[in-house]
Amino acid sequence: MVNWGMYEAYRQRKKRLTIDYDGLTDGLKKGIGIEVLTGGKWYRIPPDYGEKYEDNGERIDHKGSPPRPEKAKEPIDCLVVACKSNQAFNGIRSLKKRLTSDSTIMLVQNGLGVAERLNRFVFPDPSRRPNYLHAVFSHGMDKKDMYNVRYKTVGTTNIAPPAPREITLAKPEDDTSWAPSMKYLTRLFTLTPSLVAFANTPTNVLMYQLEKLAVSSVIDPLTALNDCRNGDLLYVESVSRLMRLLLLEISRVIMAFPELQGVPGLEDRFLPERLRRLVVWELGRTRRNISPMLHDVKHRRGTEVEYLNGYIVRRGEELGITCVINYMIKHLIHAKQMIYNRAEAEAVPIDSDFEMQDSSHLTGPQITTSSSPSTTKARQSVKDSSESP
Ligand SMILES: CC(C)(CO)[C@@H](O)C(=O)[O-]
Repeated sequence: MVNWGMYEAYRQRKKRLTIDYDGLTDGLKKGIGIEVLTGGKWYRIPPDYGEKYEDNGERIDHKGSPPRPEKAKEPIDCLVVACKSNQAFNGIRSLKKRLTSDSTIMLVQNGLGVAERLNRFVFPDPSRRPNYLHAVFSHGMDKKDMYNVRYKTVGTTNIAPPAPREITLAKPEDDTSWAPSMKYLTRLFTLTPSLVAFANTPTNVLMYQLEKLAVSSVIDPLTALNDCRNGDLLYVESVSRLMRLLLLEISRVIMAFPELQGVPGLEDRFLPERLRRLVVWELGRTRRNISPMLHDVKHRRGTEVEYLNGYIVRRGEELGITCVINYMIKHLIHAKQMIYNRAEAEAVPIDSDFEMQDSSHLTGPQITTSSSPSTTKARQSVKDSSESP
């Protein structure tokens, strides 16, 4: 848990995580080991920490001093990271010392580029880098509160290591290249019936991820910029035009990925028109939803935009493809956040220590903002999602 507020909410919910299936609650009680992040360090929380009474109402006798949280230092074998991409990067960075080349991190995000960014800024030495698995989760869930979710639509979980960037000749499956922790985690998921999990090929998982990324790169920023529910984007001519332009760029970049060259059916699967149909279908299916990006902008939090449209812009640059529409959309989101946050902080824009940098040839002048202490939150929420570590 990344703060004490989350722990307190968990304690108040009697330390239970629950999933509701068709009105029936499946309760996972007791026994979950908890660590809380505080001051950049993780602390292990004793099961009866802060408790005076047992569940049956009897007073707990701690015999001497009550249990205290201790620093959690032991290495982590398997880490499943299911939060948004921008939070995933910061969370994993805070665990850097406990992750070794024997560890496996499973990344379950809609956005892409977390592993690349971790390799660049957190694990620059390839020999000491943890292993990665990517998972695409298509089960539909609704968060009722922080520790209670409602299962809405059936789906699957597809798992694979990342696809290598360079073009590789097809070779038989080489099982020995998987670290024991990768095998353990994959087995654990595939043996958990409710996850409906499969071990798939890296290329197939990448293509599922890219379809999701294309859909989210349209729906999320357009709902956040227009402050509307997903379904409100349907049947609006200007939205359709923007959608087509965004998808033309996204499709062009994906089709040029070196790791996908020669994959049968690539052109049909990522045709702009097919992506547009996917978006429209998703808009209909989720018409009542408030997208995660709109939610984040409203709550003044960092967004995933750098791992959606920003990812397309960066991959496009590497391939010599300029994505002006995606570039504009990601900066409109950053601008909206800065304007909201600055207005709230009533700060005067003079100069600052926060610079948002883009590596691209599209980069304009560096963005400089006021450095009043009250703008810390404003800076943080954009910095969360910007390119520099
Ligand atoms: C449709 C969606 C998955 C696209 O990111 C998202 O906006 C949502 O969950 O509403």
